[in-house]
Amino acid sequence: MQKTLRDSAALRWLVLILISSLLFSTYWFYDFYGGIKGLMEREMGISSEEYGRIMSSTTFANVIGMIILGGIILDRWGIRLAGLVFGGLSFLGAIISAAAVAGWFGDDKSTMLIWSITGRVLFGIGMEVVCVMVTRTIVKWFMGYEMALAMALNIGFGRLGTAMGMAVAPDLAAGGSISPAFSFAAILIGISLVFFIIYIFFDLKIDKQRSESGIVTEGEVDEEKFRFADFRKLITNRSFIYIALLCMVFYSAVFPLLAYAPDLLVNKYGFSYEMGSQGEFAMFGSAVLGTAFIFVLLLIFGLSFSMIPRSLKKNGHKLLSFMVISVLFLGYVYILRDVFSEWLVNGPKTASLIPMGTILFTPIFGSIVDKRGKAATLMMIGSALLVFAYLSLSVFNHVYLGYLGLISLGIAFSLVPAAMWPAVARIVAENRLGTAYGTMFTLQNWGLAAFFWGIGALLDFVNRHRLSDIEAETAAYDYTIPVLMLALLGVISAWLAYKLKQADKLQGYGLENPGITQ
Ligand SMILES: N[C@@H](Cc1c[nH]cn1)C(=O)NCC(=O)O
Repeated sequence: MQKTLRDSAALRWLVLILISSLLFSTYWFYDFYGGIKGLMEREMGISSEEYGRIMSSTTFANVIGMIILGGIILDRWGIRLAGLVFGGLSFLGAIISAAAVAGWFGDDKSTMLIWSITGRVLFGIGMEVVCVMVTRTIVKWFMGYEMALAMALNIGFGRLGTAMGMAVAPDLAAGGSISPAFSFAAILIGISLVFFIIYIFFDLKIDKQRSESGIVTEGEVDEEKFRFADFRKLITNRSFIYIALLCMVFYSAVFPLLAYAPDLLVNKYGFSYEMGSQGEFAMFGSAVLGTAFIFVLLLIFGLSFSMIPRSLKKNGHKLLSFMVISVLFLGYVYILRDVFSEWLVNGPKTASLIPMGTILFTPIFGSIVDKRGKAATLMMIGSALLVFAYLSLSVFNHVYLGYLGLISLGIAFSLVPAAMWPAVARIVAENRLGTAYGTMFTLQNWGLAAFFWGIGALLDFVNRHRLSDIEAETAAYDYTIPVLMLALLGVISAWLAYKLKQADKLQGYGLENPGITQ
């Protein structure tokens, strides 16, 4: 068979970087608000409920089926046109939001609020369809190659965007205005659209090669098109119902919390929005140097280990590797203790470590699911960890329990997606995956709409007697009840994961068996 562009590994990975940049920038825009919630409230004069309304508005068009409609349009128009239109829509939404907070439409509170919401609604439609489009593009280039790894790395780009957005936004707004943080995030989407335009040339070329060699092109793959009969079949499948509900409830407990986590740390534990005296640039430099140093040490360790004769390393090598990596990690923490000590009292920077950690742990858990199975059980464990995380962050008041809660949240946020997304591929036939993901993202947006807004509204309600003191910065928000409400979502998630396990036993998809992504 004639070779095409996708047969070159270098080109495949280049394509992944080009299209994943859209995920990086859109996740950045989706989540950077969390890092400047307090600043937004002060500058725009909005309440927590109004902040929640802005965040929730990202989902407004999606709750009434925009993602499914976007998926149908993607089927009809193909990756190139749909990518440009929906990527362009997310860019337009981001520009409108940036213009709104810069006061272009007017600097009174209600004008800023209305235009911020309008921007987020448009951004939200574009972003979710872009996610479906990027997944479809990965399948096009990586099917039969490193598809699971490519998907994990792709999500990793998104999480990096979330982490950096949350961590860097307060620095961008450090001059006393939130506007630069918005403009920067919008420009990032513009840059990633340029990368997407570069990708279009590869897409045109591969389609030409495929049609010349008799392979059907994307627009001709009729079985991949959305059909209502498939949709009906999907929503009457018990295992799919449980996993889709789990997706809605689990993500409702996680994504909205990210939008409030920095503020929670600032209000509950007295963390700060500003960096300490050491200077951010110096700290960033030492973090980068320290990371490079640890990579060099790992490389030296790897090289010297490969020189040890086989017979010697046969038995003890796992233990030895574990010990060496642990020592290196502790050394890293020791070297960077100043950086950590400054970061771990800064709300946005500490909260950003949650998505940052998932970049490493999601692929690790993914490969455990591949090798050992137990996907439904791992989803139950991940959901139970959520309950622990939110109890630690609500009813207890010790900062170390708070850190432990954040770590548990990070593990849950890695464990459940790593087990959930490949499990969908087990339950649903490959050519119906687009419909399945579109349906799950729509349900997910229902939950997000309720909880992005609900946390803010509840926060204002339970703190209603001291809102003026909070505004005057003489009192702090009490987050106990809103976070406890999320712990309840963790309990429901664990129950849904258990029901999924039972349904799978009946229907025989083998979610508990290894090789789930094959
Ligand atoms: N709906 C998508 C994209 C997204 C990210 N934040 C809000 N929506 C999704 O949930 N992707 C899976 C993931 O784990 O990021």
